[in-house]
Amino acid sequence: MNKSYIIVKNLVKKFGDREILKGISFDVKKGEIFVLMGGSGSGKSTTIKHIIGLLKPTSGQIIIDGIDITKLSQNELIEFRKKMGYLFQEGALFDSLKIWENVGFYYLENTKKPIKEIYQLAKEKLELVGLKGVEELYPSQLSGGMRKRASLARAIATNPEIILYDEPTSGLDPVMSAIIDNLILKLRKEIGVTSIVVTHDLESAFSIADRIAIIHKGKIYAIGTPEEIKTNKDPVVQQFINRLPEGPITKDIYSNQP
Ligand SMILES: Nc1ncnc2c1ncn2[C@@H]1O[C@H](COP(=O)(O)OP(=O)(O)OP(=O)(O)O)[C@@H](O)[C@H]1O
Repeated sequence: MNKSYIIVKNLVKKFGDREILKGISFDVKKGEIFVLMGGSGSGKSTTIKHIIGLLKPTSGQIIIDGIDITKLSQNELIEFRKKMGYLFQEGALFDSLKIWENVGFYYLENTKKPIKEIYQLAKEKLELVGLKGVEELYPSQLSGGMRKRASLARAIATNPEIILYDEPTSGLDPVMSAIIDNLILKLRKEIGVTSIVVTHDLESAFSIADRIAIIHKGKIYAIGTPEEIKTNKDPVVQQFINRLPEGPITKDIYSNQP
């Protein structure tokens, strides 16, 4: 697990004249579970949207498996994105499609694979995330935790080498959160997936991360193993991991309100 597989170099992003990312740099090794934390609005989702190529940086580079994806054309990017699965914050399943159609969506839309094969593939991915017998149901018929797992099945449908998770345990009870954490670990163990996880869930972060990075004031403020982060004496890090309502993070958030 030594090779840098994803390299984010000096990533700067402005929305209008608000500079949200001010030179974010980090790298993720192949097979690593890298957790990105930070206060509300600190730019975590914005960072991972750059990694999947949904946003173009104001400046900086995103190098994945040796390729700077910020330089790819739209078509090249679509092709490249097959390597990546993205678990959206709200799951983002299509309400009007059955669960198996949601999971097999990529193949239904972009390939001529026979329906029977797509159904079988969807069934296998659903089983991998612990869902059985839900193929014919609609998203509204599942619980929140089941929907998250179905979204995860969709994210892994194309056998991605990288999965980006945006708050995978938000809104879930502690048991379901632990199930999702186990799935993230299982996908790494069984298919060697490289993972970047954005989360506010400290328990989850400390149980799954190889390394944790904290974004603050538009930069990577601290980075290290869970143990290194826990023992970091810096006031920003301490406020974060001890969930203190007052401290430098809160001050920064309020001073950044438009
Ligand atoms: N498309 C956009 N246009 C303008 N501003 C945006 C856009 N996307 C994000 N922002 C702003 O960028 C900042 C960072 O947003 P982002 O969603 O990345 O934060 P986050 O760290 O993921 O927050 P949270 O933990 O609350 O989800 C916010 O102030 C947000 O309003």
